[in-house]
Amino acid sequence: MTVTQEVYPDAPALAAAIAERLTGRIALIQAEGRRPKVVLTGGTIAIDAYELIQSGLVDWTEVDFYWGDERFVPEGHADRNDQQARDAFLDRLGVPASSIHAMPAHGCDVSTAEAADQYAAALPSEPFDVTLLGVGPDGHVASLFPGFAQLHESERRAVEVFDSPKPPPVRISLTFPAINHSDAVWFIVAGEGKAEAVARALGNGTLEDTPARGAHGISETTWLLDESAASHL
Ligand SMILES: O=C1O[C@H](COP(=O)(O)O)[C@@H](O)[C@H](O)[C@H]1O
Repeated sequence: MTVTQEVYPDAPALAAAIAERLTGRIALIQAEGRRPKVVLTGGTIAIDAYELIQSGLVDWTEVDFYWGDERFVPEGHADRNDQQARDAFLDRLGVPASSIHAMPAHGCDVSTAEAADQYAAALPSEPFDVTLLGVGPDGHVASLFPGFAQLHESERRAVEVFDSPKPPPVRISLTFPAINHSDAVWFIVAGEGKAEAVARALGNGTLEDTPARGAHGISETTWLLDESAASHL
């Protein structure tokens, strides 16, 4: 497994690079005759990148989209990662509902834990092609936060999260067994506020203080950074 870093001058340049890289990877997979499976993240740089994605080389209607985590609020709520992705590119590119594998929402008729289990049961058995992961200033990825027990989950592929230090407090997250069942994991990180977390993730942090250390792809782990996020490396 290789771990690589790419550093771009600023957040707009990084967002453009993410959009181009994701489009290119999906085009390659489709050219091989396969249907790509992509795990989306929430977060600022992700939404900036999604807004730059254009149709063109890729048939976006033939891509399956999943999420690494979700805020457990009602369907259509502005805080939901799936709603933000729909608004940024999925609706614009005509991705059909059957390709959008959103996590359950608050208001579904099961508990948060059962909702997490339902999502896990619907995940594909083959590896994801690309998993995008934003990184919080505290080093969290998906909704796996420093010091939380979910960091050590080894059986369940999706879990409920309560008392998230970042609002909203109730979430569902993929676990490392699910995230790491990805051919490629791409961390996408912008801003000085993330620089310490990036340095710990790539340096001498621990899983407990920097959850990003627990994620890696089967054949590729890539850190896509802007200069500010890379400034403490
Ligand atoms: O709450 C979340 O935060 C992280 C990072 O977000 P950012 O705005 O600091 O970039 C994101 O990766 C995660 O998916 C999301 O639920």
